[in-house]
Amino acid sequence: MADRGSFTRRRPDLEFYLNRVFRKKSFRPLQREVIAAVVDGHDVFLQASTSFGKSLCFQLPAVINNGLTIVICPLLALMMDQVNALQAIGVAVSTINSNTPLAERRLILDDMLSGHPRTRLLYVTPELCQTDSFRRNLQVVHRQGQLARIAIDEAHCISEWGHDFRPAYQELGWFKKNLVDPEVPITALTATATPRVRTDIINMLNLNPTQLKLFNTPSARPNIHYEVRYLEECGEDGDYQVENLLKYLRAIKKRREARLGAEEAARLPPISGIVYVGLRAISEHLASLLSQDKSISAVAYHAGLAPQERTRIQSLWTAPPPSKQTSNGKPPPTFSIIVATNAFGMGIDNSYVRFVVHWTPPRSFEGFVQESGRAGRDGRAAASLVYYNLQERDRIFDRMNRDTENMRNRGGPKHLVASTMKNQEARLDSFKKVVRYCESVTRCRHDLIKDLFGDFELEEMGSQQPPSSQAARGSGLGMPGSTPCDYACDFCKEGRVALGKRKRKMLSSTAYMIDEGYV
Ligand SMILES: Nc1ncnc2c1ncn2[C@@H]1O[C@H](COP(=O)(O)OP(=O)(O)OP(=O)(O)O)[C@@H](O)[C@H]1O
Repeated sequence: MADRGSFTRRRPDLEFYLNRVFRKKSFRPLQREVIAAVVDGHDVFLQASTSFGKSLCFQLPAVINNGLTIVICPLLALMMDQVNALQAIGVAVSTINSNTPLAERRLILDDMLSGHPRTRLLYVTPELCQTDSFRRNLQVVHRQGQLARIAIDEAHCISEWGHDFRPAYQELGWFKKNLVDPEVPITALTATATPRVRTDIINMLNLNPTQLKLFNTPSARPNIHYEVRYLEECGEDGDYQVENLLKYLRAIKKRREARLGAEEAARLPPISGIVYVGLRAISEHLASLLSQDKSISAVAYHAGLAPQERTRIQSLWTAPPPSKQTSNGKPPPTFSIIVATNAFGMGIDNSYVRFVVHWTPPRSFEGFVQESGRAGRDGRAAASLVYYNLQERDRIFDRMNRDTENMRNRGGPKHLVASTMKNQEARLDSFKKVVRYCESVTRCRHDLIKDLFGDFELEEMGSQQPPSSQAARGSGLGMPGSTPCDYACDFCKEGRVALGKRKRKMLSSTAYMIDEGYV
């Protein structure tokens, strides 16, 4: 008979919970290692690409371990998406946010303080964690030995160098200082942290770098084909660009028909795509222009729409692809496209997006990686396309510099001005990375993304990666004749000469390219 000590120390069967509770067949590469470290009570930092399945890395341990897991989430939509999904599979989950009625809030707190909470995961905002009353409640749960861990989702929000800086995140260092004997374990998760942001996350959460378990996946997604389209013309009406996008879509349609035959292809569900634009007006205008093509169903999405309309579009978008025939008996359109501002984002989980287009250069590099990462979440081939031109680049630089000047002149308390200026500098740095990414014609774009995110530094810090990415690193996937990304970017597919030629065509007599060494 196994002795009781070794029996109680044995880690629970993770696969059992994965299958029975979460109804998933197997772990994705690295997921099991991360979950095991969390279950064993370590502090964990996970930087994994969009759609990796980061949420499971604290949800599954929360179901296994005794006690309550607090999940800090920056956005209501993201929170509700996870809460609804967990409720649907019967996990005891609650949330306290601005929409929680008082009576429900009392019930949740009663359960939390009961000494044996039924709730496994409690989703809250960072702002709630700043309040004295919530902190006191956490201390009680901790004293009762019922606080399993704190999971901090979108942990990059802690840093002024991050693209989604949220001041309340900076107060989260309170946990490690005040929930002691034993210390409460922390799991910090993000898809987009540069080396500076990573350092901030570790320092501000008061994590001990020598004891912290680090994990990461490559920042560039191997199933995404990255491409930059250099615009020679940039007319006010964008006619040339619309025609270019339509050509791109027609080529996809043609390839699909060649593969399946026109009749079969016409019966398939639409191909989903997102086009990110900078302005609400452009989202309306472009959606209506694209809809004039009978193979496209395009809809605008931006913060100016009524909340019900936004919810309606989101739920249509996240529903599984429609069956082969629409309700009116007509075959579905070939493309279903959302033309959105960046209001369309986190927490909208549609696995079937096949392409993400940036109509103008994205404003931040982290934002770009996150937005382009909404393509191919099912692991199948997908594409990221950025339209780039020098006039737009310079307009963005001008606007950023003007904003910086205005903020400096606005004045205010010294520490607030310093913080705003730091954040503004971070924005400028991030946009310079976008420029570098777009203007480079001498490197694989996958490699460039990994470099700009400091993936190699993570490796030096002892971060564990999925075995496949270690094997592929620096060796062009280890296959003779293949490229670092296996031809999944314009540089590797077209080669330096052809790509350089495309880029040179964009140059007007007055325009100049930013030298790669400069940005
Ligand atoms: N082992 C698994 N097997 C199958 N599906 C999984 C597995 N793990 C997670 N998923 C699914 O993958 C999808 C993405 O997961 P999740 O939302 O946690 O990603 P994420 O890493 O947080 O991405 P993002 O940063 O884009 O939000 C979800 O639909 C989730 O159910």
